[in-house]
Amino acid sequence: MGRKFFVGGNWKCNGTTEDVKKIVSTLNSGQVPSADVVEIVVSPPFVFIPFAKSELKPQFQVAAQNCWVKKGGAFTGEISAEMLVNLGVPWVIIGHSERRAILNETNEFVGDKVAYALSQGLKVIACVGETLEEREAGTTMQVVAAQTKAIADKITSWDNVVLAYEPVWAIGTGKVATPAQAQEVHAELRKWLETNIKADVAASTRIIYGGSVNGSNCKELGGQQDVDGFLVGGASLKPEFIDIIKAAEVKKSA
Ligand SMILES: O=C(CO)COP(=O)(O)O
Repeated sequence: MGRKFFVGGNWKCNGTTEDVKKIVSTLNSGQVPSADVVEIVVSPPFVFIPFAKSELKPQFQVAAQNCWVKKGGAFTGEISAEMLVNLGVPWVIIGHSERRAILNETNEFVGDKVAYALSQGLKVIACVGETLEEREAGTTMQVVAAQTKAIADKITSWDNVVLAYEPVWAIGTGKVATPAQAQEVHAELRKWLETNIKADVAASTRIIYGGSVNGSNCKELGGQQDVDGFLVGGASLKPEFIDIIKAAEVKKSA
């Protein structure tokens, strides 16, 4: 199938210079599977990106956690896609539920951001996911399909997109989706891509899971057929992130 396992670490708005030094040294000394088995991307806060990028071993790529929706200019407080490219940052996370919920980013705005970032040459980790109320109302698939459609409507190629399914109720709560719950939505998302985009896009696009992934639950989640990796929050700040990266081995031996 050719979907290389992908493990992202989203550090969110955490850390001091000292903390970042520690995380970097933990990652650099960790024994991780080779680059043909797993793609690893860590996402520090903007201010720590240059340090992380210069100190991390090359197998650890970096991502920004956000970028501006169009060309930079008079947009106080924003960071443009062009700046990330200029710094040699290859990836950006777009549409995280915290930005959707707290900063009111709409599906359309997220779609515009993904399109602009791609147009500048960035690779994008695009996040989708339902709230607990939406899941309980039985609308999970409608919600994630609408979020995915808003992105699909604005882009012409999925080559540089990783889709992250992050159920909001599982983020930072310790309530991880069961492997079956994750697999169900991932399979539906893949079917959505097949029906609405193209069979080869569905077959090649990585769909990763995020929400309370840790060193204990990662293997079973990663073993699911349509789970192509993870986007890890809290545990990406800890040494157990190395164990999560190692979960890539489950696919190698599958
Ligand atoms: O939001 C997440 C990654 O983007 C997941 O966060 P946690 O792993 O802390 O639940």
